[in-house]
Amino acid sequence: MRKKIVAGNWKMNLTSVQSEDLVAVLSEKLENFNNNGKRIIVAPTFVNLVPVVACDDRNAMIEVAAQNMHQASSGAFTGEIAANMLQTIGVPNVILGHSERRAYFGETDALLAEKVEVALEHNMQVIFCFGEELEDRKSNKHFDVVESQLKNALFQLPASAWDDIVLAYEPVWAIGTGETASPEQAQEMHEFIRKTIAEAYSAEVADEVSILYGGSVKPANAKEIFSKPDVDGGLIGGASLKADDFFAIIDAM
Ligand SMILES: O=C[C@H](O)COP(=O)(O)O
Repeated sequence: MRKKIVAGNWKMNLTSVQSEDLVAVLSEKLENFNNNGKRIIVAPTFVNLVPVVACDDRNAMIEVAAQNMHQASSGAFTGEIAANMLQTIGVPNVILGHSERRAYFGETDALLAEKVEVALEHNMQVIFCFGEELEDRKSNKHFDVVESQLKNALFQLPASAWDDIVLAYEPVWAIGTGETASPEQAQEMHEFIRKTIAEAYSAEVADEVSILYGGSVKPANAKEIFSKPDVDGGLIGGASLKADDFFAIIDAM
């Protein structure tokens, strides 16, 4: 059965001390919390992965993800990090395809297809982000855009690879804007994503994949969004930087 997941993408925020403090407070809150098998993931910046993994060793309830990785295994790629480097410091998950990587660092579907394959070859789990821009939605192209993002970056994978893929639908117009997709808009798109995967693979594959929603999820709107049948959790940006808010969102699921 597919898992419920709440993941916090810390983006380029928090110093090492702040990262450790946040994990410590979260761990304390989670200590007596019955999480019913939900996965809780945090994604610090590269330099804060090691201290957060060390905190995580003390509290197995919180998993760690990187926010990106390079597709090559080593070489002259100044400023980049390879999958085996993440794996050897105990980071089993990686976020790929975030809209900020696509918009500011020119990441294309073709590049992402490569990164996904490399991450899977290193036995990492991928949280794959995608979603339409405001213009796409206004011109009623949002389903086409999402379908092509999935097709171009993921549909080359064999069905067995989907055990290690988590999807995060993030409409770009809802990221960090305070404007969120309505629960109905989220459900409509998640249902479409599942149908698209079922057509490309099988109903079993589609049914097993966790599909997270991301874009201005807050304690106040989380419960309603998570109540939708095809929404399996959230990828949280701003609200994951505050222990109380992130915990409230975990609790809302
Ligand atoms: O990765 C997370 C998303 O970009 C959502 O960010 P946000 O919750 O700040 O809108």
